[in-house]
Parts: sequence; structure tokens; C-alpha cells
Amino acid sequence: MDKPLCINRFRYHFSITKLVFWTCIFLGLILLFFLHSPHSSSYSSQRRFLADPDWESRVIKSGKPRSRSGGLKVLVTGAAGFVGTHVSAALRRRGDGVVGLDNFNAYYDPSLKQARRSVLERADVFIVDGDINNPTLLKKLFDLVQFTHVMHLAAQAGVRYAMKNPASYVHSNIAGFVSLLEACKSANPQPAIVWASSSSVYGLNTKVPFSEKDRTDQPTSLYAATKKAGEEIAHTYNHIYGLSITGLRFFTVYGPWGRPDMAYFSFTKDILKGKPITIFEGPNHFSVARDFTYIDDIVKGCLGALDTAKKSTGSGGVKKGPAQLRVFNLGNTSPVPVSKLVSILEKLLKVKAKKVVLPMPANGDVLFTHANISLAQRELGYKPTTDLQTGLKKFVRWYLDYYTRPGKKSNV
Ligand SMILES: O=C(O)[C@H]1O[C@H](OP(=O)(O)OP(=O)(O)OC[C@H]2O[C@@H](n3ccc(=O)[nH]c3=O)[C@H](O)[C@@H]2O)[C@H](O)[C@@H](O)[C@@H]1O
Repeated sequence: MDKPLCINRFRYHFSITKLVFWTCIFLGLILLFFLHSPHSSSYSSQRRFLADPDWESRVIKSGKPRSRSGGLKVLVTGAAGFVGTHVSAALRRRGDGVVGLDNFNAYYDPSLKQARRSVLERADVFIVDGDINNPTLLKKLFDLVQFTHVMHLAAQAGVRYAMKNPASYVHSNIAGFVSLLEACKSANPQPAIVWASSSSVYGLNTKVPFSEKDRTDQPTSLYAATKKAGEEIAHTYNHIYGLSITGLRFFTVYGPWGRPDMAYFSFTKDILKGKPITIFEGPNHFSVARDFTYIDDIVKGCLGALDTAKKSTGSGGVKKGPAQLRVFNLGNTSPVPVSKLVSILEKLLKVKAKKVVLPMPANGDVLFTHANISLAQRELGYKPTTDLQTGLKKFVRWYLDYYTRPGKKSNV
């Protein structure tokens, strides 16, 4: 009788130990997930910054224009992003006050974002580590600096990734945009807003070149749908609260400090590694083409939009009169087939690409983009001057320097 009881006790203790063990593992995993989730890390960094007495003075200093009279005071969201870094640096160079805001999420290599942050720190631009979805943080920033303008570039980018992580597009491009507009509408004075829409809103439109008057009600990706929703949301906040809002439809922007998820960047990386690259083609071997636009041209367009933006008309959240509402194409007016992009890269890198040509899957891509820029030319003085060959040469020079610099983790 003794023996089975002993065995039963042993089994009982063993299963309790097992239960405790697996509960600990489970709780540990939940804790790890929480600590590493982008929201919690940006939340804790926001708390850290808010508790830091230097934080406020750094924001105030960064937001101050160099000259006492004139000069914009701009909040740049997505400042550690590709376009955000270039626009922030250009504004600071000409003497405007610039405060950056970025959540440093891990959509692509965050170390590239940190490197861009270092570039901006050297240019005297402070980037706040925080999320546009945090109303307390936004209010604090508007209390510290009376921003005249907001350059809103924070977004979940990428056309094809929307199939993998749809929620991130809704979170950043819709909820985040509304959160930012709420802060702008309540600010006193209300800033004028310039924000990044996308050429992808043209979707299945076949009328070329794409003009702002063409239809944009047939998006082919969730990404495009969220940008189109942003344009409608902009209309609402302009209509109800008198916010001055300008949307810029960027056409496949490329250049130094670019985004690793984009084709020109990932092709460069894979060609140098000797890895195959996939080139999508349309039905009947249709060559997929993009109106690739060089970053310096886009920056000029952004500055033109900020400089021509009229003031918002509301105050204390109440509209006082009609306000400006605009949308512009910022493209290059010169579409180039993706196969040509690859052959330019091959020449610049002096390496033959291992090309795999595949029919374009149903991934949200459109077959071609082509901007009509006459409206931006007329209203913003926008005039792109960089062709793809010249722009890619500058990109490749940056890429080789950045990824082979001593002390830099190699990407090549
Ligand atoms: O202009 C825009 O509105 C959009 O431009 C780019 O989107 P996309 O034009 O798709 O740029 P890439 O991802 O660099 O793709 C460029 C071209 O290369 C093609 N591609 C891409 C990847 C690949 O492996 N193979 C390939 O052939 C795509 O089909 C596309 O035609 C950006 O990623 C979007 O965030 C932006 O809003």
C-alpha cells in the first residue's frame, strides 16, 4: 500500500512543479513581449523624456528659428525616416526651427534610423522618441513650441507589406493621422499642415499622366486605401476646424539614406551579395514602370508647400473662416521600367544581376505611375531636375560609403 502512495505523491509534486515551471515561462514570455513591443518601448522612452529636465529645453531650443524675426517653427513627424531626415535638415539649414518626432519602429533596420538621427543631431535638430498616437506627448510638444507648421511624414510605408501587417497601416496612417490632427486643431495658434499622401492613391486609374483631378477611388492596396482615407480625413478637419492642410502625393522617392524595403535599395544589396532579384512584369510581358523621383527634388517640393501654406483659421478648436485645402503630385514626369532601373544599377555597381522575371502577383502593386506636375509647378515652383541615372549614382555612392565605413556593420 505504501509504495503506490509514494508514487502518487511523487507524481503530485512533479505535476505541481511542472505547472509552476510552465506558468513562470508563460508569464516571462508575456513580460518579454510587453517589454519589446514598439508601443511599450516608445511609451517608456516618452516617460523617460518627460521626466528628464533637459528634455524640455532641448525641444524648445530645437524649435527656435535661427533669426529672431521670421523663420518657421516646424514639427516634423517621422523625422528619422528617409524623407523626414532630408526635409528636417533642409529646413534647419535655412534657419527654421525644427523639432522631430519619431517612434523608431522596427519596420526596417532601426540602426539606420538612429544613424539618421545622429546626422540631424549634428545639424542641431532634436528628435523626440515618441508616437503620433500619444495625445499627451503631442499636447506637451505644442505647449513647449508654438509650431507654425507641421510636416507630417510619419506613416506605415510600403505597398506590399500591407498584406502582412494590415493593422499597422490603420494604426499609423489613419489613427495616427487623426491623433495628430486632433492635437493641431486644439493648438493655439493652429499650425498649417503639410503631409505625405502617395501616388498609390491613383490605383487602377489608367488616364496618364496622373493629374490631381483624376479618379482616386480604386486603390489596389490597403496602403493606398489608408492614404486615400487620409485625404478625406484632411477634408473633414479643414471643413470643421479651419485647419490649413496640404497633401503631397509622392511618386516612388529614392536616394541616399533611403528605405531598405524599396526595390532600388534591396536590389543594390542583393546584386552586391550575388543573390537573385525578382523583377515583376505585367500581363503580356508588360514592363512595370515607376515615375522614380529623387529625394532632393521632393525636399524642394515639401519646402515649397510649407512656404506657400496659408495660416489655419481656427482657434481653440473652433473654425473662424474657410481655410486652404490642397493636394499636389510630386513626381518626376518620366516613368522608367523597373528593368531599366536594374540595368542602371548593374552598371553603377559593376556587377551583373541574377534576374528572375515573374508575373506580378496580386500584391497590391500597380503596373505604372506617371505624374502630371503642372499644378505643383504653378503653385509651389516645383521643378524636378534629377534623372534616374544621376540620382542612382548618388545613391550608390552613399550606399557603398555607409555600409563599408569602418566600424559600420556591413550590409554588403
Ligand atoms: O509612390 C508611392 O506612392 C510609393 O512608392 C513606393 O512604392 P513602390 O512604387 O511600390 O516602390 P518599390 O517598392 O520600390 O517598388 C518599385 C517597383 O519595383 C517593383 N518590384 C519591387 C520589388 C521586387 O522584388 N521586384 C519588383 O519588380 C514593384 O513592382 C514596383 O513596380 C513606396 O514604397 C511607397 O511607400 C510609396 O508610397
